[in-house]
Amino acid sequence: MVVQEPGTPRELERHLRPQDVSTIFFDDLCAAIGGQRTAAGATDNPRILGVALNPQVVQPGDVFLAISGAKRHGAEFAATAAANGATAVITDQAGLGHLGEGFGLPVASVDNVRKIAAAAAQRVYGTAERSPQLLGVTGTNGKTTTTFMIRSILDALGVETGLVGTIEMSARGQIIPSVLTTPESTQLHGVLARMAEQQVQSVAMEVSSHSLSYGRVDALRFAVAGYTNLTQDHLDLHGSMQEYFETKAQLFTPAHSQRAVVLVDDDYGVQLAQRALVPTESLSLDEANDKADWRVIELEHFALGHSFTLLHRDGRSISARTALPGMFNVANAALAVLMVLASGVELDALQAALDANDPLSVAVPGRMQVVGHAPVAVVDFAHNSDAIAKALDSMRPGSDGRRIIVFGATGDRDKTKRPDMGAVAARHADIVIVTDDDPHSEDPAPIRAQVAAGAQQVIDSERPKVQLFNLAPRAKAVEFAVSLAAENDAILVAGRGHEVSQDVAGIDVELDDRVELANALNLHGFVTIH
Ligand SMILES: CC(=O)N[C@H]1[C@@H](OP(=O)(O)OP(=O)(O)OC[C@H]2O[C@@H](n3ccc(=O)[nH]c3=O)[C@H](O)[C@@H]2O)O[C@H](CO)[C@@H](O)[C@@H]1O[C@H](C)C(=O)N[C@@H](C)C(=O)N[C@H](CCC(=O)O)C(=O)O
Ligand SMILES: Nc1ncnc2c1ncn2[C@@H]1O[C@H](COP(=O)(O)OP(=O)(O)OP(=O)(O)O)[C@@H](O)[C@H]1O
Repeated sequence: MVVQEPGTPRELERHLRPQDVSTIFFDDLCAAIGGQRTAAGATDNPRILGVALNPQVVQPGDVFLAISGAKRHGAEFAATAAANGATAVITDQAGLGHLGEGFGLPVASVDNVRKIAAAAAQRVYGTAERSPQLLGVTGTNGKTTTTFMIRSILDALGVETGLVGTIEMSARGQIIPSVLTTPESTQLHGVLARMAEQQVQSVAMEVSSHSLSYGRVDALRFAVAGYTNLTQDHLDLHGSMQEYFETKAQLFTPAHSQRAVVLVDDDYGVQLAQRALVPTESLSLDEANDKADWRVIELEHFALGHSFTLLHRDGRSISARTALPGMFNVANAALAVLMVLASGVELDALQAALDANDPLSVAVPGRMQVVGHAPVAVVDFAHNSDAIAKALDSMRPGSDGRRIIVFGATGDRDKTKRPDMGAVAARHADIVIVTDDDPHSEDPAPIRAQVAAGAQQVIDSERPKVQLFNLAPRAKAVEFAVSLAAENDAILVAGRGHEVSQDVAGIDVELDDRVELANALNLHGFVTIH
């Protein structure tokens, strides 16, 4: 597998561009997206080779889309875009004010730059004519895991695959580091055109709620959209759960998808399946749910995970297994299987690939990643209440063993979830060690205090035996957890998963939970898995 070395954002951007770009001139692009040339800029009509929203990643020949952001206006940085080789700018009224009279590049204006970004990129990169088939997964938790499973099944079927998500992007095994879960629309259209050039046939993609809010997946149509679940997160962006749900529901409309598979084990899933405007199959893990099209039956433990059968109300069935721990990974695996089936793969071929290759046992970095067995020591990405509860429940200590959790909450993000995360940890663990996650620009001590307060409330009212600690830095908290552990205990280090650095006041501090946990286990004489 070729791994693309991380570089500057501008160097990385080159890997998100196709080799061949159709010939389009600025005036034609403006006509296509409803842009008005303005007298403020130069009058020439350059050929456009690429599209960028971020001035720092502009490549020579790009049109720079200067958006009005929540904090700044992109047009404030037009000089950077020009220095990087932009040949034209599209912006809005406010942006024209920033550019001023006599700006040296051709300029066009539109009402809302974000709203035309995807259409402009589609036009320049030709993705209406060339794009792999897209399978998109949305939901609060499980997107990364489910997309890894989809890619793994498709690989087992001999399909040339791509992936777009939090951990990485990939095209036929070549990995491109990813910055966002779902990239900007300009980058998405670029990388999909590149994947098409590389003969990628199908792409499994995570569709975050941010991406739907910001129009990042506009001008894309998923062959299959999948829904995992909806629980509290990202209320800093969406304001309320209903708004969060409405944002996710956009994916299940004909503008964005052709058909869908929806897990109906939460109320939002039930609502979504009822109101989806595309042909939708529902899926439930509840064997008794006779309203669901597909149900999980014959569930049995297999290694750390489960084997199970998917049964359709019409009698069709598929048997599958995943070694990944937890019932939530049965949900992810079942969704992945049904999304691949809905994409047009024959059931017999799918069953043969599942039987021969065990694709649903694919390792997903930092997702329930087992670092030691005695004590059970796991690094996981759970960073909201539902995921913490489910991850803790899936941990199996030995008899009389305790569940120990080390986790924190991020700064600058949904503050309302902090006490809930603490409360859930105190309900599902025996020892709770609150530490730092990414503080970003916030002082970490008050964040820890807010999480710990939620845990303390549960201890006072429901679970007096739970031990609570507030300890930083994170590496010390991990070591402390191991120092408390016996061989029959289970330690969960949650929240950071695959991440290898912590953002502390804008500085990346090197930190990998998997390394810290392994070091601590070794230090205390326990065996680790290599
Ligand atoms: C909250 C959020 O999503 N913000 C996005 C939003 O930022 P914004 O509206 O605040 O923009 P801004 O910072 O005011 O900047 C406006 C313009 O000026 C430019 N600028 C701004 C400042 C500067 O110093 N230099 C500069 O060039 C920016 O590139 C941009 O073009 O628009 C920007 C441009 O489109 C995005 O880059 C930015 O994503 C930021 C980087 C981000 O971290 N987003 C995260 C939260 C996100 O999207 N996460 C989801 C997954 C969430 C999850 O499931 O956990 C994802 O899909 O990755
Ligand atoms: N189906 C699920 N239901 C609830 N929790 C889950 C599910 N799948 C995974 N999790 C938990 O959520 C964490 C994140 O999983 P994953 O990375 O697959 O989801 P995600 O939706 O991509 O998350 P994010 O958007 O935050 O990157 C896992 O580490 C696990 O603890």
